[in-house]
Amino acid sequence: MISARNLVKRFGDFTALDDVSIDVPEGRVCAVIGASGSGKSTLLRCINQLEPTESGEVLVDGKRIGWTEGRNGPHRASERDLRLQRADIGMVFQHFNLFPHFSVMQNLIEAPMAVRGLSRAEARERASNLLAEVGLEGREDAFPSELSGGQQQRVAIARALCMEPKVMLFDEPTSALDPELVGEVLRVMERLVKKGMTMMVVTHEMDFARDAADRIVFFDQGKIVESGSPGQVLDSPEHPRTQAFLSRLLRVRT
Ligand SMILES: Nc1ncnc2c1ncn2[C@@H]1O[C@H](COP(=O)(O)OP(=O)(O)OP(=O)(O)O)[C@@H](O)[C@H]1O
Repeated sequence: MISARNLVKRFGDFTALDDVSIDVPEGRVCAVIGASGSGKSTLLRCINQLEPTESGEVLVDGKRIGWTEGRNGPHRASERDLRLQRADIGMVFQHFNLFPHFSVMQNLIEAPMAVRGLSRAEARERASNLLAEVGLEGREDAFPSELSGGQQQRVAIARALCMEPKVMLFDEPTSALDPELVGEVLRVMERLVKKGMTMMVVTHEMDFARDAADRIVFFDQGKIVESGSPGQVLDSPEHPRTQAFLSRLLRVRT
């Protein structure tokens, strides 16, 4: 469902993604782990083309993101086409990125109305159902500043789902949260996993990665250096950089 092939991303002379290829089949969950600065966020931002890549391609549900098929072959997608393509790719950021001057309901309904063409009534109904699913019924009129971090992140997840995306990308969704609020967001994500959502999750939550992911990839200096089942990568890492990263994590925890 998500297929990134040979992605190369440079910031000036610095190579942030160095020929990265990754596939996430429909209904599967891929956890992306790695040290700070290794390129995990850049990968997600290149998948939905928030960042242009130097080379490589991304297909979501078989469609090449950032490109449109024309009569004379593929050409760069217009902003409008790109917005439509991105609507299939839900994104949840570390810092929630809600619109601060919009209520919870407005945060959810604006994009489905503008991009998917839903009527206000349709969008509100969809939003109400999703807010109930993330445990926030009754908070439609609240503003983001009136909510806890965990509640804001649950709104952000509901907002992404309101577009009925085909896949979801999560960029360290719990790392800006107080520890006691992490669980409520992970539980919402676990429910999505159970429903069969195709997901790519950048995370430092190893318990979540172990339980929810089908595959874990370990990133180091813009490359995937190890990839396998959670058991393989977390319990018997083969690459020395993965071993060092995991033993550092273990030392921090104990
Ligand atoms: N817009 C940018 N301009 C220049 N360099 C950038 C930019 N965005 C990211 N980088 C660099 O690319 C590298 C990868 O960054 P990225 O944010 O993808 O890492 P990460 O693995 O997600 O790290 P973290 O876990 O800290 O979020 C870093 O060295 C970062 O400084």
